[in-house]
Amino acid sequence: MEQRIGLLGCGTVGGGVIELMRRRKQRLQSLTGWEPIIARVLVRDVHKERSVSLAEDMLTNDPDVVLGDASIRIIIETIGGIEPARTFILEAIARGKHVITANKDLIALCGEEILEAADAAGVTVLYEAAVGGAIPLIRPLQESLTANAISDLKGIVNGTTNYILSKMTETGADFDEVLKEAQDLGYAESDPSSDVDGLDAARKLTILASIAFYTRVSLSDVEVTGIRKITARDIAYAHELGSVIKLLAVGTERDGALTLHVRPTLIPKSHPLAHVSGSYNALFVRGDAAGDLMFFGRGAGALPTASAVVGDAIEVLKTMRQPQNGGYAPHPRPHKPVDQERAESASHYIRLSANDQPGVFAKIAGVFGDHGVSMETVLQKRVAAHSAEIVIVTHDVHARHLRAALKQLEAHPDVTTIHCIMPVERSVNA
Ligand SMILES: NC(=O)C1=CN([C@@H]2O[C@H](COP(=O)(O)OP(=O)(O)OC[C@H]3O[C@@H](n4cnc5c(N)ncnc54)[C@H](OP(=O)(O)O)[C@@H]3O)[C@@H](O)[C@H]2O)C=CC1
Ligand SMILES: N[C@@H](CC=O)C(=O)O
Repeated sequence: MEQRIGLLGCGTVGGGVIELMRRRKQRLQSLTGWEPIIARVLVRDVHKERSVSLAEDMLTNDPDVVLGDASIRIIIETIGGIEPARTFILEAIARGKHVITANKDLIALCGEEILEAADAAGVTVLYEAAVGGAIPLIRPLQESLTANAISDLKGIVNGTTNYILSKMTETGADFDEVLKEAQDLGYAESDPSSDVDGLDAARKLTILASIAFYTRVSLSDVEVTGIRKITARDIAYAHELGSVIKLLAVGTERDGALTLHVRPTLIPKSHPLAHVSGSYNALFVRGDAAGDLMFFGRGAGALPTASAVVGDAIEVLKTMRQPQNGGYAPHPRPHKPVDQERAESASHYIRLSANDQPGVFAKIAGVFGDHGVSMETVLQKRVAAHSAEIVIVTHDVHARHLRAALKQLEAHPDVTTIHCIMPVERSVNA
């Protein structure tokens, strides 16, 4: 028997979904007992060239043609952003349709509203593709690992920035040129500043942390630093220090309080995350019963993302008579305070420029020493007639002490600029 599906959006992900559903037609039918058909496709521009062939009468730019079609019982949303995706999804739910979405912006910001509406309407909303592309993360966290108290999430959850940092490291390529490549490959968001400034990773961490720590995390709870300030120089110094730079998303729970941040981080080359390159993503999870787990796979791109979307479609088709919005929203959850100050001590990489005079390093070291910050490694280079660049890797230090030292250095007459500060990762999930 036919099951008609409405697809909202036919760009990178929507095109991948059509292609994969065509490839797996037989399997979808035998697995679910339904014959799923993409009946209508909503786009902005019906005349645009597509990566997949579509019958002319499938395409529309009128949302009512899709949402108002009572024979369509499943909506797959791949438009992205908050509006009009939110309105379309809420309308689909109100009309009793099940929804699958790849939209992390929307789930991170409006997940509660959407999943509560779905619960009230007795329909299912699934969003596996919203975090980690092809990697199964949402379902393992909300089903397979649910017996655990999870204390740590740590990983690379943005393909675009990982692609940029990997390419800059491997080929010395320029930031803008590599960003353009990531856009051409379909990895980047329509506004790539979401990727570059760490927001996309923060939205994903918001979703993961809400599920893993069994609470409600807001986007504003996550401290975010993007990769804009990372230059070829930092990458070269990282190399000299036996490390690479990765944009890490980190969530921890200690004594009932959460610490959540996204930051460029120095990682030793021997660390497993150092080898996660290009558009690949990886996530470490530590559970009290399961111990340490690592998830790894393609985090962006048409078919990797479609893999997760079509997996969700199969799940919906199999369970259409048993709504199951497990995990993120429907049940009241305990509030857990966010306390970024609880962060455990960490080692930091600092790159600054200073006047190149005898004794200047001793003065800088003195400021750090006054705040209890000791140094593990120091690189000092003369970069111009009277200017030196100093790279310091500190021993473990509490953020409060480091902040105080840096504040004093900012006002120091011999320090011209503090270019870059980032944490240094020691070992797996340390
Ligand atoms: N790209 C990736 O690797 C991944 C993306 N995602 C998420 O998937 C979603 C889609 O991303 P992606 O496929 O890359 O985006 P694209 O920009 O490639 O595609 C967006 C599609 O939505 C359509 N669209 C946009 N606005 C409207 C509107 N107002 N009304 C109707 N149609 C509209 C566009 O129409 P038209 O073609 O006519 O312009 C286009 O077909 C986003 O939420 C993204 O975050 C998740 C994981 C990975
Ligand atoms: N822009 C995102 C796409 C997948 O979520 C990324 O680069 O990871």
